[in-house]
Amino acid sequence: MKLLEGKTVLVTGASTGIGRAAAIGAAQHGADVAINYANSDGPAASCVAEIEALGQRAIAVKGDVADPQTAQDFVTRAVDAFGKVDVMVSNAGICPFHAFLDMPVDVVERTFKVNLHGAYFMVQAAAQQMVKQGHGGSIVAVSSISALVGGEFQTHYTPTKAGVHSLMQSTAIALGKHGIRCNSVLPGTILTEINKDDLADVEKRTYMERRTPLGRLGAPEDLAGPIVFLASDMAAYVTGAALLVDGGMYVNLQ
Ligand SMILES: NC(=O)C1=CN([C@@H]2O[C@H](COP(=O)(O)OP(=O)(O)OC[C@H]3O[C@@H](n4cnc5c(N)ncnc54)[C@H](O)[C@@H]3O)[C@@H](O)[C@H]2O)C=CC1
Ligand SMILES: C[C@H](O)[C@@H]1OC(=O)[C@H](O)[C@@H]1O
Repeated sequence: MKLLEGKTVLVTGASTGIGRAAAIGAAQHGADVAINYANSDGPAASCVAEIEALGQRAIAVKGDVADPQTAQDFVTRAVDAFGKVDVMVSNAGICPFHAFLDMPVDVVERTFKVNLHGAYFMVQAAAQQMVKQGHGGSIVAVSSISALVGGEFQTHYTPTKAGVHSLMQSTAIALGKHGIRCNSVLPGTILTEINKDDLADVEKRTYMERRTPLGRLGAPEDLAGPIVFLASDMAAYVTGAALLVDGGMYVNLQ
């Protein structure tokens, strides 16, 4: 069964990792997909090609989510291409691991701007378009298990993920009257570019694996199903929710 037939899905930071898996997953479920990406054109072009090979339409729009204008441009380009916006997956993020006591100001500000301001303006731009269309919609934000727990080298990062989680709770209230649902996914440790260097530390990686009841770290594709579900009408009565997708890591204290 295709859960997103006829829908237009927008995904930020979608040329790699979880965003890419979400974009491909949406296309596998019948959606046309607009992807936002930040840097190199090659991975974005290959994501578009992969979606087109599935028989769906796709566009890639370059832009830094930290700039509020990027959100307006992304939505405008998607509407020009596909006529509407049904789903926004706000996924783009960075996690430059760094100790707390000597954390550079620019690293803090950049992390806040990309992860939290970026999500805020993307969600707002998508919601403005959905309200104009008048037939509701679904917003899924990629928060993190780190919204609920801390990280020694993530003091600038975990507050942004708590912020994204909180944003979905407040927008669920603000947008419910328009039939727009807002939910977050909270991934555990997923093997992507964002943590490649961090998990090169074998001791740390082994600890994270042992902490995961399902016995392995996640793959980006592990997020595709939960995101597609929350985006779809299968989740028609789900809003303001946060779905842990962590192999059980969060509940595994002892
Ligand atoms: N990998 C993990 O263990 C976890 C990741 N997450 C979150 O998942 C999201 C995706 O990350 P991953 O797929 O893991 O890593 P990733 O590095 O593969 O993906 C992040 C994407 O965001 C894009 N991006 C970064 N800054 C951007 C900007 N200013 N404008 C537009 N795009 C930008 C990157 O180019 C990249 O494609 C992030 O928000 C991250 O915080 C959450 C929990 C766990
Ligand atoms: C990038 C980290 O490995 C990853 O990001 C998160 O949000 C998770 O909690 C992991 O720490």
